[in-house]
Amino acid sequence: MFLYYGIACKRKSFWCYRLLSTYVTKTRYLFELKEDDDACKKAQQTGVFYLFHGLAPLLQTSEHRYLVPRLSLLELKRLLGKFGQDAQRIEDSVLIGCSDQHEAWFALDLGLNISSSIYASLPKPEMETELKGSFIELRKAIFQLNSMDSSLLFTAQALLRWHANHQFCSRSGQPTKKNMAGSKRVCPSSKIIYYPQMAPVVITLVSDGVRCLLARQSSFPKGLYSALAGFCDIGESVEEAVRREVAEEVGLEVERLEYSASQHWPFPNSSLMIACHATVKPGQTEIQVNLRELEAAAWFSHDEVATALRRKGPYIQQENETLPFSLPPRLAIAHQLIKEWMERHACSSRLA
Ligand SMILES: NC(=O)C1=CN([C@@H]2O[C@H](COP(=O)(O)OP(=O)(O)OC[C@H]3O[C@@H](n4cnc5c(N)ncnc54)[C@H](O)[C@@H]3O)[C@@H](O)[C@H]2O)C=CC1
Ligand SMILES: [Mg+2]
Repeated sequence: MFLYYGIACKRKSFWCYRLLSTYVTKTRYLFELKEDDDACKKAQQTGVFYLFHGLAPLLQTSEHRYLVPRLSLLELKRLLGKFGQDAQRIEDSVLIGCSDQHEAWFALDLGLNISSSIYASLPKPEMETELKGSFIELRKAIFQLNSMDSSLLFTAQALLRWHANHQFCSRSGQPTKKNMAGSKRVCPSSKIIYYPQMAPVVITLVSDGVRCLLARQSSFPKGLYSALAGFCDIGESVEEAVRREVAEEVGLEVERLEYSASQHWPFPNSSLMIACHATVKPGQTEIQVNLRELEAAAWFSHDEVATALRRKGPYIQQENETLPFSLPPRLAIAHQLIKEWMERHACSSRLA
């Protein structure tokens, strides 16, 4: 679908209207809302609001799935009025996206106790009754959300958390001020501009050509194994981070590295997960687990992984079970990496 965008561009000696896609007009619109406080405030008039309480999103249950209710500006004003709060509080909301028709989406947390804020946290049980829903921890809700809703709520939670934790300037100690969209905070005293941050993390599925290497940390749910992950050090490239993390965690050297995909991951803080496949040097497959980082690591065959992928829900150890392990949920990029490795393996077996 294409729309005419209201900006003329100069081509050769005459002005012409370029045909821009819906996607391009949408990104330009969001850019304008981030840059222009008045435009953003105007967008709130026709926008919708996702509510949070203490970083937990408001959800409604419908047949084993969660629905994510949204409020119009009018509904939100009514709600705030009911709880004796000023509509001014809406300015604490952050922009998290918009529809193809330019309906702006905002998120607002009414349950944060922030020392620099003049607003008190609203009572959770009363709000839940009023809104006919519950504020549920995102980690607990992810399996019952569709991928679009979870991605939007991940973004919203990450942005709301960043604002809650960056209320003061680290140079002047003065309160910082959020712009209308919430894409930055500025210190009126030092003039420093703070932008939301996320930490780059490499996640690597190491293979020896036949098997893949999976590991677990003691903090993982019982029996869960995943690909190797680690935060990038300052000054490192992705390639260097992958090489170091694999060496650090399992004592192996990788040589072939291939980028697969990336994902924003909000737990415990915002990370940009950069997923790669890597192969160990031929003949060097002996694992030396770094027990300060991992509880266990092992090589798994194609058949073992296929069995674990077929299992529905979390693995529960059963008698006579020879493969006591489970894999990360579909939503996690680790799951996608493992599936991709399986598909490649199946493809190369067919060709052989
Ligand atoms: N979406 C997915 O599929 C997966 C996501 N992950 C995520 O990857 C992240 C990193 O994995 P780990 O093995 O825990 O990393 P890691 O192997 O780098 O070890 C964590 C340690 O790194 C240090 N560290 C360095 N920079 C840090 C930073 N910016 N924030 C926090 N700690 C930092 C801390 O000492 C921390 O204890 C985790 O937060 C985890 O949630 C992990 C596996 C799968
Ligand atoms: Mg790690």
